[in-house]
Amino acid sequence: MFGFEQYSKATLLLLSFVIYVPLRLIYNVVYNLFLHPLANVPGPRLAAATYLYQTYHSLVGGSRYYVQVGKMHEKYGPIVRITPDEVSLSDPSNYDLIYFVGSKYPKSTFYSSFSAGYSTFATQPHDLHRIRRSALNPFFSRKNVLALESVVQDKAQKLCSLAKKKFKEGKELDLNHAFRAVSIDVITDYAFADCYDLLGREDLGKTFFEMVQKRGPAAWMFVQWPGLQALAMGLPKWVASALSQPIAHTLKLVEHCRAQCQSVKDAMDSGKVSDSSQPSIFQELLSPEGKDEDYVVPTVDQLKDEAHSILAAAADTTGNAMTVAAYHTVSNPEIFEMLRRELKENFPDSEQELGFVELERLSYLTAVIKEGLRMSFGVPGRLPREVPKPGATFNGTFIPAGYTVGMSSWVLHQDPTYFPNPKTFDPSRWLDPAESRRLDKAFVPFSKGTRGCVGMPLAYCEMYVTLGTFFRRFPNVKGNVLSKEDLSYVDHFSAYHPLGAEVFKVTSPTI
Ligand code: HEM
Repeated sequence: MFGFEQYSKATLLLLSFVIYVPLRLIYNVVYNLFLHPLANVPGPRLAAATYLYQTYHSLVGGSRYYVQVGKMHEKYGPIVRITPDEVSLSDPSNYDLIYFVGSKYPKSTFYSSFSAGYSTFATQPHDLHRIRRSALNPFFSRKNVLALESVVQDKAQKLCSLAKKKFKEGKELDLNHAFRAVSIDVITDYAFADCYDLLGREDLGKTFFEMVQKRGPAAWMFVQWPGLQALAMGLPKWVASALSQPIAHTLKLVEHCRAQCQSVKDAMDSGKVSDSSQPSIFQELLSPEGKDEDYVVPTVDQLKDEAHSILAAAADTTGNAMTVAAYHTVSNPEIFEMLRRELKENFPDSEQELGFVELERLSYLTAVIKEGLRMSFGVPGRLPREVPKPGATFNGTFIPAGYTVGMSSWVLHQDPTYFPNPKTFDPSRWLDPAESRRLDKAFVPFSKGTRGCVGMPLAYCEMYVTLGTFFRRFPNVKGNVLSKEDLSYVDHFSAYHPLGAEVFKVTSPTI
């Protein structure tokens, strides 16, 4: 009757598909722009129309959508639509409405894209997160970090011995890799009782850090095409390597984590774990004792996700904060002199062990560390959260329940009402206690609240002990000059200096 009889079923199916897909895409764009509940929120039309805008900026030119989001706030104000279903907020007073202890804003589905579904980090429902997080919390409490300070002291000493050897030979030390190695050596000691000893390797763990970093773009692909993740994770390694390096590196890291968890379990099963030693985090996670009554002991396959997220969380964040603090200190004679004097006055013997608690009392070192954290950003992009019922109003704009809001340290840490000349490393901005408390409102390197960084007390211990000890031992180091690009970041959730960028290296004419 319609004259379609001459076509086979397959041709008709193909024809309908070819007509349906473009029509559906056009409908989506029109809906997103004019009919969507967020249609009244300002922002670039392309970002509102399609997720491809975010994906383009996350995959092309080095994953820097967070920079783009910063520019949007400058142009459109404190609330901007950055994807069809998500807005970014820049007013620091909104931070405490979303990220606080007991917050009802769950993490958005964005977090399903990190190939670490079981991890505390990626768990979305509050109740499940509470159970998993309460198993991790005791290890990172201040009390436990103080009890295990010797692990951090040991790595700081090792870094200084390495530096001494290099300087005596007239060689330079790659401080960026050395700081990152401290962080990984500490966490692997803590977590698996199997220190990777990256400080002992000639390349200071460069290949390990490249594996972690090169997987970064895979998450952005999975955000755009969620179905791809399950498919990619099942690929044989040779197929993944042929198709996509980021996916191949993700598989490599996942495999590495599975093997690491398996070896902890094997050691427990065979009774090779010494009773006298402090149990490692993963040993404890594999044991039901002392846990929440709802805690279910994970399988090795589940636990590998926790290992993945913890290794990735610790890999560059703490190391970059120390590098930024050290780079600007060494490059600025006045800052270096203030720090040198404070350390010498408080620790007259340059060879003595510098205790974490004593170091924390030093106001100038504290200010240097805070500037290092402010300008290294940790996680530069927004931390997306789903708005709970019945919706919420930010800066006069109502966001219905179910849509996503997020805020970013990149934006807050450069808010000139809190941090004038935000691109200048200026420890003096933290020296007045009242002013420092005011600045803390926009200072969010570890985020805040129930989903804030569990590793914060350990990260602070590493930064105080490593930077304090290094600068007390080597008060005359000289460093290379880095370009703006070398000091920039790509966003693979954590911030990474671009692969191939020049790294911070130091020498010491006198030791
Ligand atoms: C300077 C160093 C660090 C910075 C700036 C930092 C930053 C952050 C931030 C901003 C978050 C919140 C992420 C979100 O809401 O999506 C976070 C969460 C987390 N961090 Fe860190 N981090 C650092 C060091 C560490 C270390 C050393 C560990 C080691 C264990 C760690 C483990 C975690 C974990 C497991 C979470 C997820 C917490 C949860 O969802 O309950 N971080 N971190």
